[in-house]
Amino acid sequence: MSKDKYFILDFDSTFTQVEALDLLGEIALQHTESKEQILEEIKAITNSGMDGSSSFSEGLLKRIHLLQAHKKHLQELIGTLEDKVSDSIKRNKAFFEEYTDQILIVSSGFKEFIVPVVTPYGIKEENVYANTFVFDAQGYISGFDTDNELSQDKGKIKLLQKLALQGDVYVLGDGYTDYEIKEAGLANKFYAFTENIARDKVVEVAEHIAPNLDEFLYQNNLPMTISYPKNRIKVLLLENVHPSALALFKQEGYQVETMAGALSEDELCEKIKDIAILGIRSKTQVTAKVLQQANRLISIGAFCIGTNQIDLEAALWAGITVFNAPFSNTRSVVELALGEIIMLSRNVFEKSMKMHQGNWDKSASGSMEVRDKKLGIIGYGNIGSQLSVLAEALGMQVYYYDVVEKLQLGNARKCETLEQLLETVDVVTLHVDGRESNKGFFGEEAFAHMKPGAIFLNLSRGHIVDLPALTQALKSGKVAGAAVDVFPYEPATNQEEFTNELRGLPNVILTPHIGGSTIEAQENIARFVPTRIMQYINTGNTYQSVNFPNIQLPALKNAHRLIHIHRNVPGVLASINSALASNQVNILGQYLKTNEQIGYVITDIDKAYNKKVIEELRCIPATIKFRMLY
Ligand SMILES: NC(=O)c1ccc[n+]([C@@H]2O[C@H](COP(=O)([O-])OP(=O)(O)OC[C@H]3O[C@@H](n4cnc5c(N)ncnc54)[C@H](O)[C@@H]3O)[C@@H](O)[C@H]2O)c1
Ligand SMILES: O=C(O)CC[C@@H](O)C(=O)O
Repeated sequence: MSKDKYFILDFDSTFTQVEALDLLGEIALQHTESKEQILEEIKAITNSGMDGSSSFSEGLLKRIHLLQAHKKHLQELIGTLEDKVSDSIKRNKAFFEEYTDQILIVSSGFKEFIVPVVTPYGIKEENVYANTFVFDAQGYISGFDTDNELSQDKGKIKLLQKLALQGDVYVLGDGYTDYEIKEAGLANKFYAFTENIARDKVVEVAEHIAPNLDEFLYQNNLPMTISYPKNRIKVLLLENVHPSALALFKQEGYQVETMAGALSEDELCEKIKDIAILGIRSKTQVTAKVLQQANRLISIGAFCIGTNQIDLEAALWAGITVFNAPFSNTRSVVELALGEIIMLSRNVFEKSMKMHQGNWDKSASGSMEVRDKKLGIIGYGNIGSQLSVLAEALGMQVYYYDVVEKLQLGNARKCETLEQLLETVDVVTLHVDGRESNKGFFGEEAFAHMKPGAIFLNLSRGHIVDLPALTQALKSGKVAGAAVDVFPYEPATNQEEFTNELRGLPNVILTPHIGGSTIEAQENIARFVPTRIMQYINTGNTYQSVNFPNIQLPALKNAHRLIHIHRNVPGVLASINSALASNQVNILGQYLKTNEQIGYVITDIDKAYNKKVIEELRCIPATIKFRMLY
């Protein structure tokens, strides 16, 4: 063979995520009583062979005998292996097709299952070097071809010596026997492939680590499906975001760091410098000052509904998309509000406190049913309108007030003014959003308009209510009871003390901003937000972004996708297209959407293009960010 480059890939735990013989054991032994024990034995032999601590050929024979596998089991094995091809191998078919003559599978596994799994990727059957099974008269696997050097100790070295490849040889594998090829001087580079398993003994000796195939292709300037390996993209998740988010980002290969609490502005300014994706909840303030330091930031995920903690405008000008979970915890807030309305109507918390102190205060005084009472919802958005439906189901009469026209649900009655609502209802509940202009929205004047003895709830944002005015209204008896979940200042971590003037007041339910803190909501959010962000990173789609013009375009095959974010001034689209035209780049599809501040263009171009155009697109005046996605 004579070619300038050869790529030698291991099969088990490299091309596929699993060890095929372990899997064959699972299939063949499924009806055997001692299955678990035998599988453990097989795994232990596999691992000790892989990290170089025992004789490979002896181990192979032992495993074959333990397996008790039959020819008929191979079809199921192949089907499962096809599903378990490593993610980064699956997405880089183009590399295999382009280098079809130079890619060799060198494995101590068996051709019977390797060939059908690798050939759909363009790998030639004659380039698969592996063992072959021997079957007995009943079709059971009884051994293997012992003449094949790959069944022997140092088999890969023996094979490579025989092949005598002329050119640069790259080896990718998870096992010590893969490393030995380089150690024997038969390869230029060995990459420990750690996407599926990182074996300490192998990682220690490897000069290069490939957390996935993307990284290998990137480092060696080879064709890859995505433009940049995900393992180089850093994600920072703050404020105890649910672990499912971490798992989702990791599954796509991102480098993820998590922290339990929020960070202060100064801490975040330092930490944000090399972060590409930031995940927060309601506490972390992402200010313009933070964003100035965020040189690599692509996207911010608010793992909640509210986004008032983020300077959305500054993020927009910096070309940073913001995503939230607009309705993942809606139901949780509504359920808490409903429960609190009932508890407050019955003085449950006050009576419970008394009981804890040994006082039996059995009386109906001041306790009422919620049926037929008038509930006033301020802010008839997602939460307000859902509360409206459930409160009506309990027999409450619902009134609402919103600054914009809203669909009236069920029998809810719209109030033309805030005052009209306040003067009508027995329970006032706030569900407005946290926009800056809502700061101090509910103060002395609003409390004055409420009916004497009414109940008040705030589960929206802390800065919306003037706390001294609420305290005064409670102390004077104007407000009979209150439930407050959100505060102008909230502790950054669970270790910090909560100091607030509402502490100690009777019939006041205080909760630590847990309206949306249910397992269901947090799991929903942890799926919703990473999915939106990863979709943006992978395809450029901005569907449901809080600050960006929303674009959703299907991905084209055989195309590169460019995204261009620019200040919304005349002529940018023309400049983009003139740069493409002057470099003879064929446009396959294009979409521009603007808002008042920025323009966002997705352009799909032909696979073959003049690389010079990329620099020209980056330099177009008014450009905020330019990226080639794939
Ligand atoms: N306590 C929690 O854990 C928790 C959980 C989720 C959401 N929230 C908060 O709840 C609030 C509502 O969430 P949502 O999903 O229903 O938001 P939403 O955007 O769907 O609804 C907000 C509604 O308030 C209206 N509004 C805004 N300002 C107003 C004003 N001054 N007067 C009257 N109406 C006004 C808007 O027009 C909109 O209809 C937000 O502040 C959110 O941050 C809190
Ligand atoms: O979980 C949080 O920190 C915030 C919950 C809530 O206020 C929201 O905006 O969704």
